[in-house]
Amino acid sequence: MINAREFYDKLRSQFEEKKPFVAYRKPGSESVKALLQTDSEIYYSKDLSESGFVFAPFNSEANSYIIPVEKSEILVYENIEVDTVEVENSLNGVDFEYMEEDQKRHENLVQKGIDHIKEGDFKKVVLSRSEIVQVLDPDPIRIFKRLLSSYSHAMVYVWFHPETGVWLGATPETLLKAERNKFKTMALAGTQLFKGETDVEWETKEVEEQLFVTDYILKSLEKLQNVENIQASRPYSARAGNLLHICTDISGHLTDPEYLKDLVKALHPTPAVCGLPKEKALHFILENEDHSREFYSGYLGEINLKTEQKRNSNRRNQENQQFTSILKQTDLFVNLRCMKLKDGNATIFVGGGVTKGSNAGDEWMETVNKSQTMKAVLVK
Ligand SMILES: C=C(O[C@H]1C=CC=C(C(=O)O)[C@@H]1O)C(=O)O
Repeated sequence: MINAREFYDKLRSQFEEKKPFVAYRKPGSESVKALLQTDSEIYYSKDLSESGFVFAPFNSEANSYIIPVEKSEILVYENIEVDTVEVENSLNGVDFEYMEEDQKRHENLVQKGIDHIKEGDFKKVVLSRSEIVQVLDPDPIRIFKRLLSSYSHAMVYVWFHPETGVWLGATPETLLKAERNKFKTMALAGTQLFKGETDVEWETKEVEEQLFVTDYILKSLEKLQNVENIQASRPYSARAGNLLHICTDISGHLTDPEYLKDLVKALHPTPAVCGLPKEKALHFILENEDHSREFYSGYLGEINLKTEQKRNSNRRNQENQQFTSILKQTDLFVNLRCMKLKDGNATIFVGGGVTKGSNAGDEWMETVNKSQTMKAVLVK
């Protein structure tokens, strides 16, 4: 078994050799996994039939990168020890004066979105901005460790590829979890600050914004011929660091696990990151946001990763016998609460859903609050 020191040393030498790698901990897990690519080739995921860790941009037409399992050394650091750090809600250190221009620009963008919604062009659009922060200690491995100690319920990752640079994040949103023919996804939207309670009231604007996402996902799944037994939970409040969101868990069955790519195509991008109707909202985003989203609001995670599963036999006369079956697992997350590191700076990406009930000032504050997820691990 590999220990912490060996694990992080291996990541560091991989980074120094400029070879692709990813290290991540899935929500609630106690182990950190890494895929270290053994060669320097560039691999793309063409149809999600490959096996490995995929890193896909917001723009579905652009290249998705993959670190293939068969070209990787796989490390698992079990029972990780982290000093749990409570992330504070405080906005200490946020320089509002310096951000005045950013604020105006974002509020104008949101107001334009609201105006288009009122004119009937679309019902919802998710509008984002990027913010560049100077980083005192730009070491990706140390920042990754701080993310691990701060966000135990998120998918925490550090990704490096010579073609994309370094990305880090702690995302609360599952895009797709699939095993055999079963799958799960979620509709996550609506935001308020977490103040110690998950049992909170939600404004109509947030409820509606999240309902759009749930309805869209359910309708998209119903349209797919190879999906059956679709079920949705009641909406509940889910914590993500210093924030709360409304979440509906959605599950279903695929008639054949091979249809995974159709499922991802139907889901990405959901109205949690794009809008409704999808094409019109996407057009507005591409025309009006003043930055490229790159991998923010794309997706990342394990695709068709083979895992061993031990199950006890049920036969009475073979009580202690275990079956080992090989399972193919897919665990994809939407790339939110993330940043790109380059030349000692971090570019943080944040956005929020805009509907007819939105207020530009509130939307700005929401992005300020969301940016704290990454800032909290940069300032220490
Ligand atoms: C687009 C983002 O969040 C999405 C996920 C949860 C809540 C959201 C919201 O309240 O707007 C967004 O839909 C982001 O964090 O940049």
